[in-house]
Amino acid sequence: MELTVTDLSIARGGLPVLTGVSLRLGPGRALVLRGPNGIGKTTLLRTIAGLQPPLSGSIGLPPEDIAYAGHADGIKPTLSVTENLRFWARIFGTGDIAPALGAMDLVALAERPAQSLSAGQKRRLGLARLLVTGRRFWLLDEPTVSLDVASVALFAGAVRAHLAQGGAALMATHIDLGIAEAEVLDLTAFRAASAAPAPGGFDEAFA
Ligand SMILES: Nc1ncnc2c1ncn2[C@@H]1O[C@H](COP(=O)(O)OP(=O)(O)OP(=O)(O)O)[C@@H](O)[C@H]1O
Repeated sequence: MELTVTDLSIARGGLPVLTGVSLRLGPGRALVLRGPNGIGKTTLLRTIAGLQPPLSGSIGLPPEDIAYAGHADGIKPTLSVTENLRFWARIFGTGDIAPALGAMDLVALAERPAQSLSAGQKRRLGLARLLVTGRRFWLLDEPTVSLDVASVALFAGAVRAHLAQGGAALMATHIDLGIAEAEVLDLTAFRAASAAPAPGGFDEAFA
């Protein structure tokens, strides 16, 4: 099965943001969304995830085949790391959480209440959630925020393993994850005519 996006136009806050976006994402593939702040990466991911309707165009993949990780980690603060992952495994109807704990280096933190984790540790838990969803299409919005270099490498390894198992990943990220096989789609060319203008340079902003 393939994710297909055809001639999609999308809006945020009632204003058109991007227009005419088409892409395809098949099993084993990763696609990185690029573009300046405010171009519409988050809005595009939210639309593909089914969280908001497009203005026009079509998305060929039911939301039930998608795992979305947005800016919020979706963590239950009073539950432990293990309890959080068991909660999500139950929601998604999957079982063993041990591989997810191991993949995101959470074994030593397994019994800690999530609210006591550092920002990067919380992010690792949020990403471990992806591994217990059993979903093939990962939509990831700035997944590496708060992660140190070692954790970025762990995460990149988890994405690669997911691709090797026939999964796919569509992600907005400003950093290079070192996933050589990932393709890049720059959204700048799809800016809607009535969208907010591109940010100016340093001189313009501070003159
Ligand atoms: N809640 C909101 N209400 C109204 N407009 C919004 C809202 N969130 C974002 N926008 C606007 O929608 C446009 C697209 O924002 P979006 O968050 O999709 O961009 P982005 O490419 O993900 O940006 P960044 O790289 O900064 O994360 C921007 O012009 C932004 O100001």
